[in-house]
Amino acid sequence: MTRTTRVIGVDSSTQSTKAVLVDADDGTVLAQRAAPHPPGTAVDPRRWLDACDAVVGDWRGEADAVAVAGQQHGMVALDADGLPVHDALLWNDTRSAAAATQLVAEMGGAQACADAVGSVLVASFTATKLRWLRDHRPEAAAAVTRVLLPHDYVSWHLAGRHTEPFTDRGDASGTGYFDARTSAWREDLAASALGHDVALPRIVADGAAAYEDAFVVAGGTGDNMGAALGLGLVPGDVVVSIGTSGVASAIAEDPVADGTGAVTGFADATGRYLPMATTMNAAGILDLQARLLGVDHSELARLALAAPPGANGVTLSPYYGGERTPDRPRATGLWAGLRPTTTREDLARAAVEALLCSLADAVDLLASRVGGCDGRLLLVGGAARNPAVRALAPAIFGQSVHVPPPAEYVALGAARQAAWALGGTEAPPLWKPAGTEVLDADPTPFVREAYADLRDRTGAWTQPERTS
Ligand SMILES: Nc1ncnc2c1ncn2[C@@H]1O[C@H](COP(=O)(O)OP(=O)(O)O)[C@@H](O)[C@H]1O
Ligand SMILES: O=C(CO)[C@@H](O)[C@H](O)COP(=O)(O)O
Repeated sequence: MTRTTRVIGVDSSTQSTKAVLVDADDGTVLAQRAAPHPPGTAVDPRRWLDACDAVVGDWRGEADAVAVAGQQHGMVALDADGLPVHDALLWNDTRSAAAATQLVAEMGGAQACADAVGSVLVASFTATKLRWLRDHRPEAAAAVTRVLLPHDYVSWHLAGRHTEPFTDRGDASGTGYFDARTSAWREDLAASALGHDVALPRIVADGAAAYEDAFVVAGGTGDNMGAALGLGLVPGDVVVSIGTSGVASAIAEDPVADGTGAVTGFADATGRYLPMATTMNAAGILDLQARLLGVDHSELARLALAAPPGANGVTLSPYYGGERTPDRPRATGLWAGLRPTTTREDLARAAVEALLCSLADAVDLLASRVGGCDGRLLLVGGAARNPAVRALAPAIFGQSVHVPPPAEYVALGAARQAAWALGGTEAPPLWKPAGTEVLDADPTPFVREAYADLRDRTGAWTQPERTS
């Protein structure tokens, strides 16, 4: 008996690699696996290959194609032998904040930068990490012959390195040296960031195979572009993802070049655009809160739901690891409103409210720059599993929230791209999008007002002086 056609989708994200084995005909997930990544914001990228091998393993013999969606922006700098010259610096590593300011100035200012590469550079962008390497690790910088993104590096490994490294328009649009409107590298900008010419991966057309023997390797994409494919996102929808990063994103037909830097004008994996507002502190806010209170996530939720809206006046500015929305790369977390009567319940509540308020800010920024964000608001990502997050989300966003069943949507989107490359069709296969549970609650605008008050009062204090 012949087996059904199967594809593998890999999500190589910040904290772990997750993979799904999927029926290519209808998108049914047949099996799912995960392997952790090392912690930290600078990581030996070879550990991602180990994690990928651990999850893909024997599935390779059972499937016909694979695609990888990876955490965006990370710098994988390789020497002439294809070995890393330095740990990969991840999207949430803020050491290159001064380099970002420098590069934006060299490009003629914020609007000129957004016009050239779709976004105003902040420390997350690959170009700024190359500049940091040039200035702080000159010997390593001199040895770099090629720079890849995390998904490119893992995909190249899955192709056995039998082909030139490759990437796609979606992930390339987060480097700071790619013009998504023309789908062309700006090699000049990469060279100017690093201090010398550097090889960049070839761009694989959306839905095309990047390498093919008995097994097809698709071009892959960034994790947020993968989520859009996995969710079957349509124009009008806004997705809020609560993983290591917090992301509000939407499909757009036209490019966005926001000179304020609030919204990044990325490309998607289907020839369109995926403008996005991103926070650096998301699920980690709750991870830290659970650790500080000595509880697990379900007890954290129980505590949070036992306190009233507004947490009896306790507010948190949750920019623990520096922040990008708002742009405060050296910020730390700040608590306000603590009283002798403050309880563990209040602290848990304030953490969940701060997480959701930071994401509501991101949604507002996105909607103010991208027209037509009037469809569903979808909630996904690891921390969307938390009962308190789900209960409070509609109250803080002030609208209905659509929650698809917990699933690895980034990996599923990668699998959909793999099936697309395998089928050779013009558009991705039409897999039935997941149904959603619709959550409603009475709005609590005063919670956002208290959050905004703390955010705005502390901006000048936490904002570092910038050197240009
Ligand atoms: N029930 C839960 N409540 C709160 N946080 C959760 C829960 N389940 C998972 N998480 C958090 O979600 C995060 C992982 O989410 P994920 O979307 O896989 O992240 P990433 O893709 O960035 O690696 C971790 O920080 C984890 O602790
Ligand atoms: O930097 C961004 C988007 O610009 C992040 O969204 C990264 O792509 C990491 O994603 P997760 O690991 O949090 O999914």
